[in-house]
Amino acid sequence: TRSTRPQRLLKAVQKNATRGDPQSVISAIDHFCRHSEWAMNIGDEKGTILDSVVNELNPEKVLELGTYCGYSTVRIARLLPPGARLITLEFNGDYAAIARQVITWAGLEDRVQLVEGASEDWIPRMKEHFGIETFDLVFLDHWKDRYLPDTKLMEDCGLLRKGTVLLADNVICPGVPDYLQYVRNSLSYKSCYFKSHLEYTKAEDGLEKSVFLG
Ligand SMILES: Nc1ncnc2c1ncn2CCCCCNC(=O)c1cc(-c2ccc(F)cc2)cc(O)c1O
Ligand SMILES: [Mg+2]
Repeated sequence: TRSTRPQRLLKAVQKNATRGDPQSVISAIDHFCRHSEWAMNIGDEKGTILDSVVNELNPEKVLELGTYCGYSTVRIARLLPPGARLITLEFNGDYAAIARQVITWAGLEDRVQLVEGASEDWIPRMKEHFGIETFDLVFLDHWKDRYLPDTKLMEDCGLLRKGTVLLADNVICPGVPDYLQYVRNSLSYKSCYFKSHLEYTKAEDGLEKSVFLG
């Protein structure tokens, strides 16, 4: 049977990227998505904004909601100091299997913990299962109708502290209107919009950066 797009993306990484070189993995995926097949990675333009937020924060504990093929996982993990940890949740087992291989090809498996399952099932278990008190950075890139309920769930589970940064992908396309309204109007967040483009296209999209004020 025909291969899947994530399988073809992984082949492109194994063919064109150097083992242990995260930048070559990022470049191989961007090339594949620009010249072969579009895929829903954050991409190089929004990825540069993601990089700047990670570099500014120097986070120890990062949560990513929605791994897909591991492109943003690699972007974030390559910037973390060896002691730091990135936990990434992926609902789809086929995506998770590809992402594990992409993360390993980049040589970043020691900083990344990929967990298969739904965000609403795992967020309440972060403390007892992973020994996490609070996160320094949360990257939201999963089902767009889960951004708001999962943010409220993270608040209720005490996973956010004064200064925790939420960075949300796709706030314009596909769009997350209920989440945007919440973080932009809540007195508990200081929120700002980074205008950009939908990965590998000219359509508008952007990232919303929201700092939890406690
Ligand atoms: N741990 C968990 N819990 C719950 N859901 C979970 C999960 N882990 C995964 N999922 C399920 C996420 C499925 C992928 C989410 N991302 C998207 O749906 C997405 C779509 C587009 C897009 C834009 C324009 C178009 F024309 C078409 C598609 C672009 C993007 O950058 C996107 O991130
Ligand atoms: Mg996205």
